[in-house]
Amino acid sequence: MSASEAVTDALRELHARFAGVDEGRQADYIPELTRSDPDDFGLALVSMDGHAYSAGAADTPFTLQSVSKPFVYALALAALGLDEVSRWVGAEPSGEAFNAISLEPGTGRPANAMVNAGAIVTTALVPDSREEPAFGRILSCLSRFAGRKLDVDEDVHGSEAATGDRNRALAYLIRSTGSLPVDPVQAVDTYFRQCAVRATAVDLAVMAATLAYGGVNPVTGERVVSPEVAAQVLAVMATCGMYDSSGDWLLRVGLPAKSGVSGGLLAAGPARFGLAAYSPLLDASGTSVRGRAALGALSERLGLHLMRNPALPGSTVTLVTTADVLPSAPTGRLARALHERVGVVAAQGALDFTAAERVLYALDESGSEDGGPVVLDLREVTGADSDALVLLHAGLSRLAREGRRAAVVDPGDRLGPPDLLRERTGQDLPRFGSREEAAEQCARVLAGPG
Ligand SMILES: NC(=O)CC[C@H](N)C(=O)O
Repeated sequence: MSASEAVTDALRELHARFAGVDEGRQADYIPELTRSDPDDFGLALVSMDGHAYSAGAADTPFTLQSVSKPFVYALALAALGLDEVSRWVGAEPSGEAFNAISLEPGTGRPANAMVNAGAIVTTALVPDSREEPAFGRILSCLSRFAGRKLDVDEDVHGSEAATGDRNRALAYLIRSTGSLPVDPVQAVDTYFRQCAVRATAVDLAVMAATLAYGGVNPVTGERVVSPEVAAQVLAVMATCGMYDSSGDWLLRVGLPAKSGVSGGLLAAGPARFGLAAYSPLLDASGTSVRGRAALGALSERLGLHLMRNPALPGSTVTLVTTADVLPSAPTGRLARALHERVGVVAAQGALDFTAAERVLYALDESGSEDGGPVVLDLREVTGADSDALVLLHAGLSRLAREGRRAAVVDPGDRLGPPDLLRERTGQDLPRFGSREEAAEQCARVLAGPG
């Protein structure tokens, strides 16, 4: 027993709540998929620290099917870049079923990489050579996302290959418009193989967590794709990942997600969690019924809806205090100057652009009305990203130009090394080790000699 078992308990609770739902049906157009157990139901959650939690049949293998699509899209984006990939496949929600003929009028370009038409094209874009065949690249990419070596369910692959005329027809249609750069039969076969790659709900949660963590697998620590590619994939999952129910899903659940007809479903809470479910009974749009219900409830419970107040106040706090909180306030003229005219702004946590804006606003608000000196205390700051630094430097440089004295308490060099700071702010900002020392020095300047 341990404290974090409480997370597992939360998953178990959701599992118990939805295990009895028996609506929906297994996909049978790929005959082999009907061999899955309709009662199987697994849930998994992986944090950005790589902690994994699960309930139910979370270690039962099933084939990825369409859950493979965003990850192969990531591979194509990493190899060719967004502009080149976008020449061949769009990024507009089709509003149609996964197997519809969703092609742009005129160009024949598939609407997006999440529907079959677009996924076949995406797969065809993966570089293919004798030394490194496309499918080898795909399998190794999927494995890196999952953090372990995945394999192919040959029976499911054979079953889809034997019955997949609709996808082959789609591929021929796309090639007839000039939007498929390779042989349709070969492209579709590689696509069927990627759909037949086997994984578990825990694997899916790790894969989702890797996208949520900016392309780094939080379990293995390996960078699988760049932060740009991870963001591009999540964006297309958010608008197109659930086919003709993408809008409703984004409205209610509020997360980028991808479903597959074998019953797998994953969702990514950016910078928070990867979530996954497995349950083979599907609704009309090909989404696991229990999976949809459980991930929806989980998103609500964890407050993951993307549009819901994403920048929570308190993750980084800045505050304006007056110098009278200082323990060792000196007396006389110095004390008065210190109490009345020196402002102190303290920031905590990790600073991004949003937090930096609050710091600058607090600097403006701090101190006396005639713009007395201000002390910026960064001792509790754990880091500042480059956008935050550029803004902070620019803000401090403006203060200096307006003739307002500022001093920083920055023993950890959160504002960058002194040289960089001088270059960016055009001045030598006085730096101190403690807030008291900084405030007292500022007060001395105000109080004048004597
Ligand atoms: N939605 C899905 O999971 C579809 C994948 C399946 N292999 C197909 O192409 O029909």
